Amino acid sequence: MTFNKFSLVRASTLEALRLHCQSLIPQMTPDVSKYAPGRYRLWLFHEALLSQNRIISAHFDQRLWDFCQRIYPGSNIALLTFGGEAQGINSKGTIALHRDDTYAIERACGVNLGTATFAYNTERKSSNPNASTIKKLQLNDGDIYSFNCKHQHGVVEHSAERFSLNIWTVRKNLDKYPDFAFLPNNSPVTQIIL
Ligand SMILES: O=C(O)CCC(=O)C(=O)O
Ligand SMILES: [Fe+2]
Repeated sequence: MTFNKFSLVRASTLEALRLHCQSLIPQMTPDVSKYAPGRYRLWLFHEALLSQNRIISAHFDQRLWDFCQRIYPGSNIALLTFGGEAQGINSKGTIALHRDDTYAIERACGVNLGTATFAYNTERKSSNPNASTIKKLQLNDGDIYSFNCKHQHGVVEHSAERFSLNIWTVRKNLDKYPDFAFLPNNSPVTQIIL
């Protein structure tokens, strides 16, 4: 599995999706990830509380849920991030090279609104930030892509007012990671993944 642009948001959907993402900016909060200082983001469907080894329910949005299911059937956790200045926030949308956490299976998908330069290490084991296997990929408005989130990846630069929607699937065999537990609640999403 490598980085693969496999689809494009339909032109007729693109502006509606951007408006919808803009409407969620007031619900965004500053990231706690050390890789993305200054980034505002909103967890969708579930939130991985990495420091507490827990996955809890998060903002549920039927429209984005349906959209994510079409892109990545079976996915159940997503992160909407913003880079730019809008509605009183100034958010840095870049993120340093990293691997996504244990809770997620390898396949991740992304939707890019705006433009960005995505860095992706085609070599899984490599952790050298200067490795020749780190490819710089241009993301265009509406690009939909998949990649192996256990390979180092990051966002080097982006246009003003860029959104990214990252979509993951929580591992089924979380018993391999005994510290992880779903908090009981009645959200339909949690029922699906339980
Ligand atoms: O902004 C992006 O496109 C990538 C974000 C990312 O890799 C992450 O939040 O884990
Ligand atoms: Fe990531």
